[in-house]
Formats: sequence, structure tokens, C-alpha cells
Amino acid sequence: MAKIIAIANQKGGVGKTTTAVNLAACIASFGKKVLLVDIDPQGNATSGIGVDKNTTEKSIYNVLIDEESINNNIIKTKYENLFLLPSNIQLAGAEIELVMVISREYKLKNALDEVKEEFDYIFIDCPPSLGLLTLNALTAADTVLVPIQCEYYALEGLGQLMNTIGLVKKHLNKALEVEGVLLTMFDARTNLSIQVVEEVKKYFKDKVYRTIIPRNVRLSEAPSHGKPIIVYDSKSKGAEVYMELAKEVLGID
Ligand SMILES: Nc1ncnc2c1ncn2[C@@H]1O[C@H](COP(=O)(O)OP(=O)(O)OP(=O)(O)O)[C@@H](O)[C@H]1O
Repeated sequence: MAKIIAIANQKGGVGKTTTAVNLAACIASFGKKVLLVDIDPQGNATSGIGVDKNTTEKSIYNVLIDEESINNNIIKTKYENLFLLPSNIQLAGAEIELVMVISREYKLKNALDEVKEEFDYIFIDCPPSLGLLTLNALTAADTVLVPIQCEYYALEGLGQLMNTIGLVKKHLNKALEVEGVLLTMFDARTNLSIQVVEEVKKYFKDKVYRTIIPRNVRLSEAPSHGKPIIVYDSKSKGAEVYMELAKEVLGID
């Protein structure tokens, strides 16, 4: 039975997609069967894994809106053990199209229930909002991973995300915890990076892992190569950090 992990933060550009693609690829490279779910209309996880978001006929939109079977929309990627439920541009309108739909917040959960026995891990790359698509992701997830950009003082936005997670727990009667935080784009030369790391570690003192991911030029280039860094540049520091994180997620040394 897959563990389902949502990668969420309503702040844009904090490293959600970079984390989702690289972590999914690393865990798949350890022999685990992984499904990456792209629920962000920007579709960067889809193109990051090498699938054309502009031409794909398979998509999460078909599942959420057209009631198509999830099995018919999952793509086997060119990476061993790594599967993708892609996003496409139509997803941008899905929050409006779902407005009158009964149980609209359970659409993704119901779909993943059909396939979760087939996978070891399911990662969901959330959009930069706290709207209905992110709510679907949180409702489907067992735990949440929160990337936090070290170049930006994020605690206020973090409070909003934690509030939303609290509301999901309360109103949807669901156990949902933040499993870990990732301090992304860390730059040891800046006081702000150091301050954000200290504050976030205090805020999340009881969390399982609080990994620091340095600012890394290879990581910023990776999505434009249409490949996760672990595959296209396995010797880089970025790949190493994501490998370590993958081990933490898997609970191995
Ligand atoms: N550790 C890092 N070092 C340098 N650049 C990074 C790092 N992590 C991510 N980036 C770059 O920062 C930008 C934003 O990252 P990413 O797209 O993963 O964020 P996001 O939170 O998914 O964005 P959005 O909110 O738009 O969905 C990208 O150009 C990415 O390549």
C-alpha cells in the first residue's frame, strides 16, 4: 500500500517541483515503485520528467473532471519504476469546473484509492495556492512535505499552510501531519538563509527531518533539461542531497 506524500507550500517558486521530481526519481532508483502526480496546472513536474504537457492526451484533468479511469491516464516514464499522472493546461480551469461537483475535495483521493496498492510511494506536486487542487492533494495524502525557500522570510505564509492542514484534519476528520520540511536554496553566505533555517527548525522542532538543500546551479538548470538531476547529473551535489533525503524518507541509512 503506497505511502502518499503531498509536497505543498502556497508560496510560489520555493522548490516544490524540483523536490517532487528529484525525490520521486531517487526513490524509484532504489527499486521502489513510485507514482508522481502532477496536480499543478503549470505542468513543470510533467515536463521535468520528460513528458510534453502541451500534447499529452493522458492527464489528471481527465480523471478529476471527465471521470476517466486513473489507470488509463498513468504514463510509464523512461525511468525504471517511475510512473507519472501528468498535468496539462486544461487543469488551470479545473477549480472552476469542480465548483458544483459533490465531494469535489475527494476526487484525487478516490482515484488514488484505485491504484495505491500498486505503488510503494505516491508523491503529489501541488500548485502554489491553497485552493481546491491543493485541498484534493491534502485530502489524498498521508503526510505533507513542505519546501521552504531560505532566501525569503516565510514564517507568515507557513502559518497559513499549517492553518489549512489543521482545517483539513478538523473538517475532513483526517490524520494528516507535516512529515518534514526542506530548507531549499540555502546560501551559507547570507544572514537571511541562516536566520530562516534557525526559525524554521524551531517552528518544526518535532518533525522527522529538516533537510537543508543548498542553492545549486545544477538544480536550477535541471528542469530545463527535462530530466531529474539524479539522472542527468548524478555526480552533482544536488543529486547527493536528494539521495540523502530519499534515504530519510525511506527510513534507511
Ligand atoms: N536548490 C536549488 N538551487 C537553485 N535553484 C533551485 C533549487 N531548487 C529549485 N531551484 C530553482 O528555483 C525555481 C523554482 O523551483 P520550483 O519550480 O521547483 O518551485 P515550485 O515551488 O514548484 O514553483 P511553483 O510554485 O511555481 O510551482 C526553478 O527555476 C528551480 O530550478
